[in-house]
Amino acid sequence: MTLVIAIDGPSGSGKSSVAKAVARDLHLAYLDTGAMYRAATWWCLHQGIDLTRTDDPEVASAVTAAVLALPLVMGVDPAAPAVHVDGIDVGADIRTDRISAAVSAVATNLDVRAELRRLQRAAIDAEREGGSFSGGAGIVAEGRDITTVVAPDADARVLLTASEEARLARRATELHGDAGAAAVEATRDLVVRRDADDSTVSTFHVAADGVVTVDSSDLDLDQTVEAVLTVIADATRPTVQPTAQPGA
Ligand SMILES: Nc1ncnc2c1ncn2[C@@H]1O[C@H](COP(=O)(O)OP(=O)(O)OP(=O)(O)O)[C@@H](O)[C@H]1O
Ligand SMILES: Nc1ccn([C@H]2C[C@H](O)[C@@H](COP(=O)(O)O)O2)c(=O)n1
Repeated sequence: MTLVIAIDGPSGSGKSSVAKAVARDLHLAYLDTGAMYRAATWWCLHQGIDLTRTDDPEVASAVTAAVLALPLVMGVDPAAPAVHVDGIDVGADIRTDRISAAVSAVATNLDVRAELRRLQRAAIDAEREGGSFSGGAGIVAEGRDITTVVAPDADARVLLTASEEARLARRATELHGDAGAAAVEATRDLVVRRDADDSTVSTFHVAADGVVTVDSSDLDLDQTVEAVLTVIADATRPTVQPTAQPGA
């Protein structure tokens, strides 16, 4: 049986860490769709496009044209999810503040979204069809619109949330080594402003019908992974059909 697992959530909710752990546990492939938007942003900047001016239709068209020609190779091994653009390993560079600050300008372009959605569905289908990393076991895909738009037919769909306070503290700890007031303030734009911009094109704060919410505010990483694995087990448990009784 092939499993497709969809996980969405806001910045810092733990999607990437949890999705990777779940994929490793279930021997599935892993698709980081946020990394695809980040790679597209890296490519636009590499092409010299000024992403502070995407309100200008000419700049927006240049972004679309660049992404339609994006030479992207996404690794789907959860133990080593590499990202290459035009043969260059951009895995580290796409995590820098330079990309985090600019990515929403690319992710809110609807033509870009259509193209990346096409690539994401192709990656999911490749795992369903058995020709790729998981040998047909399946894939965990995470992002902002996987449960609703990219794979609404997934076998299990999870919205991973956490309070803004928890998400800011996690990101501050990751980037600055502590969650004191100064570190949290330095992180606010990369979490809160980005989520506000991204929410104009995707709904990832409220679960759609059939999507199960896991609130990780008071859970550690291992507990969150366990909670998501339980949702998957519940969603994929075979339903027992009552057998007809003789003479009934
Ligand atoms: N339940 C948790 N408890 C504590 N820390 C967590 C938890 N989940 C994730 N983290 C930590 O929070 C940080 C952010 O997690 P992660 O990068 O997985 O979030 P994300 O939702 O993918 O964010 P983004 O969308 O911005 O990429 C990481 O340092 C991770 O180790
Ligand atoms: N399915 C997705 C995935 C990501 N995005 C956007 C939103 C973020 O600003 C950006 C980077 O994502 P992250 O690596 O922080 O998860 O990509 C989106 O719009 N849709």
